[in-house]
Amino acid sequence: MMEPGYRSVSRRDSRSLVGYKHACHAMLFAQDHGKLFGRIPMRYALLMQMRFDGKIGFPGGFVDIRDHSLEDGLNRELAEELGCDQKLLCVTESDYRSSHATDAMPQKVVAHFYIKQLSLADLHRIEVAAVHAKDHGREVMGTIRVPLYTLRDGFGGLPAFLTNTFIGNAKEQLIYALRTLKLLSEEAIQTAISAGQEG
Ligand SMILES: O=c1[nH]cnc2c1ncn2[C@@H]1O[C@H](COP(=O)(O)OP(=O)(O)O)[C@@H](O)[C@H]1O
Repeated sequence: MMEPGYRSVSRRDSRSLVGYKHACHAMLFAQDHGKLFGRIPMRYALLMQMRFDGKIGFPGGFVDIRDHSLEDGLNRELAEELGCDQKLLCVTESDYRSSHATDAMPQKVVAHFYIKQLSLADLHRIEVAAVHAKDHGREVMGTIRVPLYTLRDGFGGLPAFLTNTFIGNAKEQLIYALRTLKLLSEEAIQTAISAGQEG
């Protein structure tokens, strides 16, 4: 599933697209063996953020590919938004997952997506550092964890989360990650998507 207007491009081909700006965003996650209310498995802690515009997205931003590699640019953006040093978090080419181009206004953009798994302790250190980051309370209103369970009412949890407004193709990137990394079963993903549409 991909938002209309976004087409998959290879990392290599995206460099020769004329008139496109490049943006890189990263999904950071960790295994979480904790249980909500002592009974609902948390499964994973997966970070997104509430942006200045009230939309939800992943940390990252625009990268000038004339001056930097995609990963250097992304690490710079992550440092600004998450306030952590590269000893704690350094995204590399091996974390790269996908690129999607859009001609939707106001500008032509290629959105590159990265996924990195960390220990829960390091993920928590990143959350704590984010409160002290340069962008906190300005461009980033807060780092959030995505609820990956569905509550007994069939709507609370991931279905409700998916009804938020997401920036660009961030929602599709999230679902793609849940699916390809098998963080949730296909059935659980489908149920959450349809329950969210009905809720
Ligand atoms: O999580 C995301 N996934 C995919 N695209 C995103 C995400 N967040 C922002 N974008 C898109 O990436 C571009 C850069 O936005 P962003 O606000 O992150 O950059 P900036 O902080 O450098 O201004 C915009 O076109 C925006 O729509």
